[in-house]
Amino acid sequence: MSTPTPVTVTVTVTGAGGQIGYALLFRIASGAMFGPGTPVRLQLLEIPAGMKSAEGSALELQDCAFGSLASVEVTSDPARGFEGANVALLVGSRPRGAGMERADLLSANGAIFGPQGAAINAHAAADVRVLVVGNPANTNALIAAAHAPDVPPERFTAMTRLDHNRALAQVARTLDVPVAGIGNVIIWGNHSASQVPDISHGWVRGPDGTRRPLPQALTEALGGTCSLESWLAETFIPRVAKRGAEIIAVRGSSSAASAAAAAIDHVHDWVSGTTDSWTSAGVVSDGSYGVPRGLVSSFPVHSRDGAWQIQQGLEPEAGVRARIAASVSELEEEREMVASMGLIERGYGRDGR
Ligand SMILES: NC(=O)C1=CN([C@@H]2O[C@H](COP(=O)(O)OP(=O)(O)OC[C@H]3O[C@@H](n4cnc5c(N)ncnc54)[C@H](O)[C@@H]3O)[C@@H](O)[C@H]2O)C=CC1
Ligand SMILES: O=C([O-])CC(=O)C(=O)O
Repeated sequence: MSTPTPVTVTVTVTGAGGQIGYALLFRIASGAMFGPGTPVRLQLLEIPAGMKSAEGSALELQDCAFGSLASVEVTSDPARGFEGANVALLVGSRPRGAGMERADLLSANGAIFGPQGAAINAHAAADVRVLVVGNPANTNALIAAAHAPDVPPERFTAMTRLDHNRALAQVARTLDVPVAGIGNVIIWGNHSASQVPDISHGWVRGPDGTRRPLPQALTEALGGTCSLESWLAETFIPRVAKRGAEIIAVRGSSSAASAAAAAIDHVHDWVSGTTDSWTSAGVVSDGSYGVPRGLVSSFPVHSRDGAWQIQQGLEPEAGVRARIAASVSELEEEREMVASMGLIERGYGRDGR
């Protein structure tokens, strides 16, 4: 009996010539996203100013001689760039500089995502899955979905996995345990300073494999030095929510390798499924947890059979609920803003589509 030939996955990366692109392409090509046995066809979409940089990456990709890289094409034509895409990573857009909030990028970046949504609608594969990385990611995903009427809206997602990973890392450091032993933390809301990192349903796995609730483990680890409530409000939440700004201040430019790693994690889990812990992703709200339908908001999600499902049945504490409401109001304001800029139809998303 012969072994079946693995199906090649076509991945489009926009902004491939930028910082995140440079950290992302080599990991996708090496098999980190779909496994080393799955051949990948890379389609790099850039604007003319970024073409040389993307072409240089394409040359380097050849030189890596990755066994799972089937081909690389560089183009500035969205129709070619999205042709047959099974996965589209919308990275291309301007990053913020020091002192800016992500919403400040709406006028600079919002206009990119309508035409790209339309090109995905016209040219991508029927099973396309879209991850928007470019900021403000949630509202850009909403704009792209609004221009792709033939693609189910749940295939458009926004990246909050970096925030989720940051939350895992901060908790693991505080408890002095490996990150892999922490599960069920949550990022709710917008990928902005208003996001809501929430540990109240989380667990930490001990050396004997048993799980302890994170609030209990953290309270013990903090000892008498401070209460869990003040650690959450004064240290953990601001650290995670403002980590992007901290990286910009220290590094001089916005997160790149960690953003690429989060994009790999997001698509890997979307395609391959989640196991014992949920993760966080910006997905189109179905009204869960009081988030108005149609907004792209971060939720605790599982992936089953290639689709994200919002974890149901949690009862966020009053303080967490109030923070979620504030972050969701910000998303509503962003939706209003892009409607007034003519980037989506007013009312889009309020009743599904
Ligand atoms: N969601 C998240 O967690 C994160 C999001 N980001 C966002 O990712 C975006 C990209 O960041 P970097 O790679 O650092 O920026 P960068 O400036 O290094 O690269 C952006 C690239 O996009 C290209 N580009 C611009 N418009 C394009 C278009 N219409 N089509 C195709 N390509 C286009 C540019 O030529 C450039 O090569 C920014 O908006 C940044 O804020 C960054 C980190 C984390
Ligand atoms: O903060 C930024 O502008 C880049 C970003 O989204 C992040 O690092 O989370």
